[in-house]
Amino acid sequence: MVKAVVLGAAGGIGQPLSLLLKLNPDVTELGLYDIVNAPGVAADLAHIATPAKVEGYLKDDDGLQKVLTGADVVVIPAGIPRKPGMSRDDLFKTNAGIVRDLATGIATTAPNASVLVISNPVNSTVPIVAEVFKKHGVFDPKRIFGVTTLDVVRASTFVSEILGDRSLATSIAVPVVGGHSGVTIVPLLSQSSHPLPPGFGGSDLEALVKHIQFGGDEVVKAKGTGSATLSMAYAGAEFANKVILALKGKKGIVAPTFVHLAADKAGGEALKKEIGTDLEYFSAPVELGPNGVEKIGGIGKITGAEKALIAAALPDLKVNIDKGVSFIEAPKL
Ligand SMILES: NC(=O)C1=CN([C@@H]2O[C@H](COP(=O)(O)OP(=O)(O)OC[C@H]3O[C@@H](n4cnc5c(N)ncnc54)[C@H](O)[C@@H]3O)[C@@H](O)[C@H]2O)C=CC1
Ligand SMILES: O=C([O-])CC(=O)C(=O)O
Repeated sequence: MVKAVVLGAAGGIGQPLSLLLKLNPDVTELGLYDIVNAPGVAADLAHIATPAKVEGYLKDDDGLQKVLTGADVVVIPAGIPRKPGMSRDDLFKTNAGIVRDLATGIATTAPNASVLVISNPVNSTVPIVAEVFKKHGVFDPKRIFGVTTLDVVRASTFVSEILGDRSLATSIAVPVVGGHSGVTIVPLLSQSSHPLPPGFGGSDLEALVKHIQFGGDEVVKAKGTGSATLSMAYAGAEFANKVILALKGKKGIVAPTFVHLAADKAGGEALKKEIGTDLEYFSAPVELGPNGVEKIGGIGKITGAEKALIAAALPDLKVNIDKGVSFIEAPKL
């Protein structure tokens, strides 16, 4: 029995993500919540012939509490998206409060759920969730995840294009580490499961790195009114489905995700040493288990250029993380 909940379920990401979760036969209950339209989306999805029972709630009548009761996995795509000219950090002033309030609901009603944060800026909203949980005395770093899967999906897609075979896209794995905005997105292309063609380097490699780092901006520019929704729903469902499989006991599932490095003390400390930082959060390949984060993997062998990309990511990451932490100002534990 798995209850999955989507907070922000009526939005551009929320609706297709809820559809994809409804298609997962392991999901037995699907709870949808939004400040608008969630009951309608739920009524629509409820007619699909898959096991999940679907319910939708609004803010009135304790909707948040109702939807979160019994939740195993909570995915949060609530909040405003970027428009052209905005950075992800520009979303902070609106989305920080939204994520804080939703995290408060989770901390009080479903403190043992795994929380998957999609709302931007992820580098700040994940620390916000963690600080809210600390404030309520229910913080477990193993269960709070920043969803960075879209960066991994983009890397696989773009590498398949360079290899001239899109059919490889689903099997290509490229670790993407760091965070989820601009230069904090660090693809480790030298570790691609399918190596780039011999001689691929220089400005071609730099352009590929930028394509992955700023893929989100490309979509924002092309849409003009919002950001990636369909590819994000795909990526969000892919990550949520992995978390659910691991909850159900499947072993050996590894996915890059933005986590608090105390989620695996030994792995987290080793990673900090490897990248030369005292940051508390980083996106790294994480092994998932029934309790959430099982093991935080290291970076491994990378090129000098990739080392430079990680070094360039650290200052921005620190600013983003500190901003999220100080928004809540939890008492020091
Ligand atoms: N992590 C990632 O890789 C990505 C993250 N995003 C982020 O996801 C977020 C959502 O994007 P879209 O779905 O395109 O936006 P959207 O505006 O289409 O949908 C957001 C939904 O959140 C709802 N909402 C607002 N306040 C709420 C609250 N307090 N409680 C519950 N629901 C609330 C809105 O009513 C709306 O239905 C944005 O912050 C965006 O930047 C987008 C793409 C990729
Ligand atoms: O670019 C944005 O604002 C949305 C996002 O995070 C992405 O598409 O990676």
